[in-house]
Amino acid sequence: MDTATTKIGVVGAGSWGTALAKLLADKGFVLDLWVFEQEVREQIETDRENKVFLPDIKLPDNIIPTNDLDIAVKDKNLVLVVVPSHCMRDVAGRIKDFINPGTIVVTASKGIENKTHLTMTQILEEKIDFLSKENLAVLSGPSFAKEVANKVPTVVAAASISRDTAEYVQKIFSCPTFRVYINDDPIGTQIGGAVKNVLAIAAGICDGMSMGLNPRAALITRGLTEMNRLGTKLGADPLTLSGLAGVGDLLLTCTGDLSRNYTVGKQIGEGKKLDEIISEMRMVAEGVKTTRSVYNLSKKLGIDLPICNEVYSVLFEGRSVEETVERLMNRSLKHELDGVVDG
Ligand SMILES: NC(=O)c1ccc[n+]([C@@H]2O[C@H](COP(=O)([O-])OP(=O)(O)OC[C@H]3O[C@@H](n4cnc5c(N)ncnc54)[C@H](O)[C@@H]3O)[C@@H](O)[C@H]2O)c1
Ligand SMILES: O=P(O)(O)OC[C@H](O)CO
Repeated sequence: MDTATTKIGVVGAGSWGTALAKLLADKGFVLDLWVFEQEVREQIETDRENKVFLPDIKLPDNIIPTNDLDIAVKDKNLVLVVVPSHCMRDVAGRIKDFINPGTIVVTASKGIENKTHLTMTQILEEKIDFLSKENLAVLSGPSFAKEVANKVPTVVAAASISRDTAEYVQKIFSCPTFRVYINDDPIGTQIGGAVKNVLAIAAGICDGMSMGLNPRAALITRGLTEMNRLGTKLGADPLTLSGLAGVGDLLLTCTGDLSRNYTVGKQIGEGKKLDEIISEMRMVAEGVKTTRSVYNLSKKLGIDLPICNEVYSVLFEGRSVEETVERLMNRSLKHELDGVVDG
C-alpha cells in the first residue's frame, strides 16, 4: 500500500475516529480529519491532542484536522465515516455533494437507525445514491479506542460484498498491532456491532446490581441467541455473529470497564437515572438509541428478544431492574435452541 499516493479522509473525530486516524497516520498516511466542534479542531491543531474525546494521546502531524467536510472527502481513495449513528443520515447527506463516485467508503459506526431500522451502510447507500454497493465496507469488532491508540494488539473484521474492497480496507488498516480479517457479510457485521451495545447495557446493569458472575455469563450467552435471532432474520450469516463482530465484541463490551454502554448499564444498576447519566456524558453510548430500534424491530418482525426488550423497559418504561430480573427468570421453560437462527 503506497502511503504517499493513497488519499484518506476520516469523518468524525470522537474517540474512535481519532484513534483510527492515529493508526493510519502512524502507518505513514497523510490524512484529513473532519472534526465537528471548532474547539476540538483548534486543540488538535495547536496541542496535537483531542482532549475531549481521546485525552493523553499525542497525535502525529500527518493528521490534518478540518471543520470542512469537503476537504475531508474530496478526491479521496478512501473515506472512513465514524460519526455517532444518529448523525449518520445528516453527515451522509452532506458528504454526497463532495465525494467522488469511485471512493471506497468505510464506516466504523455501530447502530441501527431509530426511524428506519437501517444499518449504517444502508443509510450511506440511500443518501449517497451514486455510490456502488461494492465500494462500501464496514470495520467492526472488539476494539476500544483507547487501547488501539495505545497500540494494544487488536483484531477486527472488515466486511464488504466485494472481496476486492474488503481486501483493500484490510491492507489500509492492518499493522503489527491491528489485525484485520475480512468477511462478505456487512449486515451480520453491523447487527453484531449494534446489538452487543444493548447487551452491554444489560451486563452493566447486572454488575451494577452486584448480582454475581453466573447471571452475567447467562446474559452474554442468551444475548448471543437474541443477536442470532435478529441477525438471521435480517439476512446475517450466523457464522459472522460467532466471529469478531459478534461474539468477540459482545465479550469485550459486556466485561470491559472501558465500555460506555456497559458503564451506562452499571450506573443504572446502581440506581442512577438514565437522563442524569446521559446529561453527564459528552461521548455516545450507542446502545441507548439502538435499544429502541431493536425493541421496535422485534415487534415488527415478531421475534422474541427478551433481554433486549427488558433493557427497553428499564430505559424507557421506568421498570425496576429487580422486576426485570424476576420476569426474565420466570418466563416459560424452553429448549435451548428454540428459534436460534430462524427467528
Ligand atoms: N470509542 C470506541 O472505542 C469505539 C470503538 C468502535 C466503534 N465505535 C463507534 O464509533 C462511533 C463514533 O463513536 P466515538 O466513540 O468515536 O464518538 P465519541 O462518543 O467519542 O464522541 C462523540 C462524537 O460525536 C460527534 N458529534 C456530536 N454531534 C454531532 C453532529 N451533530 N454531527 C456529527 N458529529 C457529531 C462529536 O464531535 C464526537 O466526535 C459510534 O457509533 C461508536 O459506537 C466507537
Ligand atoms: O464504549 P462502547 O460501549 O461504545 O464500546 C466501544 C466499542 O464498540 C468496543 O468494540
